[in-house]
Amino acid sequence: MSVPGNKLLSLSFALPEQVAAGVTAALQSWARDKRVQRIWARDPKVWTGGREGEWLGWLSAPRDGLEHIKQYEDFARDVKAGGYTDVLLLGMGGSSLGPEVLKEVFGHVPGWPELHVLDSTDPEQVAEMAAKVDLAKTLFIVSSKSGSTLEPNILFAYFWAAAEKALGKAPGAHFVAVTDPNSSMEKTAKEHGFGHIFFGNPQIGGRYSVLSPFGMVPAAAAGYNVRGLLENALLMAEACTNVPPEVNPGLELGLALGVAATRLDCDKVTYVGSKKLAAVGAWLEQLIAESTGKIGKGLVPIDAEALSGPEAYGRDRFFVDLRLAGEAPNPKLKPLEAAGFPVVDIQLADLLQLGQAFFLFEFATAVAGVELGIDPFDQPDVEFSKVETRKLTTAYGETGKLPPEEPFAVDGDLAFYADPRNAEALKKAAGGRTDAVSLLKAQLERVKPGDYVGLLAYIARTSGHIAWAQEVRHMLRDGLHVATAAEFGPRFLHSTGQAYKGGPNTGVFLQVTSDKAKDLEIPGHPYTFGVVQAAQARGDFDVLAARDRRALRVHIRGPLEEGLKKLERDLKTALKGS
Ligand SMILES: O=P(O)(O)OC[C@H]1O[C@H](O)[C@H](O)[C@@H](O)[C@@H]1O
Repeated sequence: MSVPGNKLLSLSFALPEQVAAGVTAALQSWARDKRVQRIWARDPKVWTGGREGEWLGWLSAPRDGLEHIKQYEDFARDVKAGGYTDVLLLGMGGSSLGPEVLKEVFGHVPGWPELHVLDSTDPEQVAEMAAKVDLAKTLFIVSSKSGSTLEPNILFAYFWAAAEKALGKAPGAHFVAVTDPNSSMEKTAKEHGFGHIFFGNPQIGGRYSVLSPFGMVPAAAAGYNVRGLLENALLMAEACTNVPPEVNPGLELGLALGVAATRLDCDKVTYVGSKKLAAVGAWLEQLIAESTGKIGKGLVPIDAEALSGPEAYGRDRFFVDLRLAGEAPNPKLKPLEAAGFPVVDIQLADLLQLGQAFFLFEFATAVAGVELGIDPFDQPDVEFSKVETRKLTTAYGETGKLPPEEPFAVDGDLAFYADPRNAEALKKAAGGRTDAVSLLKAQLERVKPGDYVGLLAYIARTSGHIAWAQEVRHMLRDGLHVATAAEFGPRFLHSTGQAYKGGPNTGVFLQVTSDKAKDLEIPGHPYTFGVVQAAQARGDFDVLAARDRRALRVHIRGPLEEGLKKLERDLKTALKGS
């Protein structure tokens, strides 16, 4: 089933001497050990000899998808005939970030419903989405491989009730489930009479699922060209199969990433997308972080950081540019190349070649995993966070409140929390002072060259808050000369959260939480969205602390916007003094 007429995306490398030599040597050993053939033969010994062979269903996802293209085409026809104005996808991590990229890249197709993605428990963000769509004319896609993830389940409970109210009847026909066979979500969908149930392949992990029904069902509903995406993905899959190693694009990219990280500690994979392809970064970071960030090793993806001159960066950066052919490359890349940073330039001939890019990055990540010596298909630290969160929501269900906690310092509307180890270290470094500037300065002074700073904000991901987080992260990058991540909780827990906890211990974290001006009830559950989000932040912090990470939590009491402004001002002052 090859694809006549289509051509491959263009991939070019500018690698420093040491990386280029390492890649050449690695290509020879890959050829000698026939590792590419063994990947396709699903041999787990290419990696750690663990359970990797059970997680390679993504290799055949493009072909499987094309074999079942009729199911997508029939579904698309049904959706169109249903007269929906909106499609709202409820899911997390791999189940939401693939669809989100597709939405951002392909937009709203005239004559089709508009696709929206909700991957938050923030009450303001949930309420905003409920107000944005026409609930009576929305098709809801509840998307969860396992079926047991907390967020899609409570979002389902909320939107089921909202749709029932808007329609004045059981809204089952307006709901679609995408889930793995025999999951609790399948049961829920059957009990509630969902209009459609699509099954995923249990041999594909969430982060590798975009070319399976988890990406293609929402794509079909929004009127996107599913066949074109899959044909392109298949073309790339074939290019990563039986070809000499030196012309295998996925192998080359994966080796460049793996060699740079293992030999030069050049492990901050910095995504530089053109405006049209900027959203791919959020999908790529979940793929890279969850796959590689574990047992103290891994690549740390850096998304949406504006490019700067070489002087802004440490030697730990690896730049990956993705753009459409015809779009000029970012002018800041040339000086970085000249300064000896590894730079990969990927050009898509058209937007449908995004299908190729998905597969290319998947294959490359699996290859980088071999070089790093890890199992790219497990996510031990995500599970740990889920367990910690569940303990807190269970406690809430039993007692009506979250277990009490005390800040170790309070400065006006900013309250500071940490585990005893972090709190002691910070108080000591602040010379006993407990004002915000001194504590923030103490936290920032823990940052060393080669580290990264993670701003982890458990607030609504609105454009205003994104702008705030971007402002703060760039200020930190320029002041500290390290990589920065600006993430929203709980979304990142299902993505980069794995690497922050399980990857290299080079992250310095500032978690931001806030009182919620308005909370939202969840029908059928004892807790609210605000309680869930608070429990998630605490569960996240507990695991960061258990993993010996340098972490500080700032809780904003009172009005959020004012608190964010004060925090930004205090960070600025702290930076000047550090
Ligand atoms: O699709 P679900 O089973 O709901 O999982 C959603 C997400 O949950 C976890 O965080 C996994 O680590 C992710 O890889 C996954 O995409």
